[in-house]
Amino acid sequence: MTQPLLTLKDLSIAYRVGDQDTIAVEGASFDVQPGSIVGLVGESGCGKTTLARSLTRVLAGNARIAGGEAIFDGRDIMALSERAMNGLRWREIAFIPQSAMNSLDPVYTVGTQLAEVLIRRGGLGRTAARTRAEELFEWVGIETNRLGDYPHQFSGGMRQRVAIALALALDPKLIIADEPVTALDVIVQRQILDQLRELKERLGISVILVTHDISVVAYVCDRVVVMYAGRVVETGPMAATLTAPAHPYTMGLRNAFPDLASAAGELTPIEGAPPDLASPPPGCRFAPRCPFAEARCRTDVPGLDVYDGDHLAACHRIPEAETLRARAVVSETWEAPA
Ligand SMILES: Nc1ncnc2c1ncn2[C@@H]1O[C@H](COP(=O)(O)OP(=O)(O)OP(=O)(O)O)[C@@H](O)[C@H]1O
Repeated sequence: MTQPLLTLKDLSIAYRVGDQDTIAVEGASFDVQPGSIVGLVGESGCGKTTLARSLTRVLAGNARIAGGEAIFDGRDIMALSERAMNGLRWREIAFIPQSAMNSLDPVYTVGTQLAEVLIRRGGLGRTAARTRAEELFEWVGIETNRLGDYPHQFSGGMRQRVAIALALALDPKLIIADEPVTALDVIVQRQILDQLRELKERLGISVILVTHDISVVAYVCDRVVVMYAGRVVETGPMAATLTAPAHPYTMGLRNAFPDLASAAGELTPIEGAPPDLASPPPGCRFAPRCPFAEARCRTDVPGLDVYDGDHLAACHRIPEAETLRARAVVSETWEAPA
């Protein structure tokens, strides 16, 4: 097996609110292999954005790394000085935000903004920057004569392509994309995801794709990390994890989303909402919404255990996963949690 590009070990991130700490990410561990797309999935508030942002160390003022490591190419991102981290941003790890408008300045042409990154951060001369900007536009499928246009002259999908070109500018090894297609319609979503996959294959970059939508993961990811209430509850190869999930939360997520590539079937929501992280329930945090919860689930925290090879899940009932899966596809199962 090749050396992972990124290894998270027991990473925890806390927010200070008043005199209390809220642990938004607790003990997260997973690997990102070179040239792979890893989907980080879960409902709103599960800690995906906090985890993703911690990898560029752009966190809110009241956030702190409460423990653990993130080893990227031999260095612990969490222990780097601000200066060393600055050297890493764009050049080695780049970020694509949910709305391209957050990374594009409305008052400059997109060509000027690309040149700015290439010249100021990449050290290129003006002519080399122009050539590189044209190459980047070709990579993301935009006519090079549009380098002179302003962000508002592009459609939402095209703007997101510009944001991808910007992220690729300095040839990073890892791109972190936070809900990059959420605001777009399904056809444009597919085009952008196809683009990401093609760039991964052509350039060998790795992508951490943050999404609440499991159909986006199914469409484009090689591996999946499922988060619930700040914890990783399941992780594994995409196809195995989504066709044979071992955690009831993943089973529920799968029921709740239409397939990006085909017509929607019957959708079953997971009743209730994730817990307030300021006072999470004891034991398994999913237990209050889980149709399969038993007494031990409400008291003992399940560890992330092997289900099958490198497919892991944090559920006390892993040995019964196959039976639970059969029950989970029946929508009545989700109507009356245990
Ligand atoms: N600056 C902050 N101060 C305090 N708590 C915060 C702060 N930012 C986020 N949180 C809390 O941390 C938890 C995780 O939030 P986060 O945004 O990482 O989740 P998420 O899964 O990415 O959700 P979303 O998809 O809505 O962004 C939530 O409970 C949120 O309320």
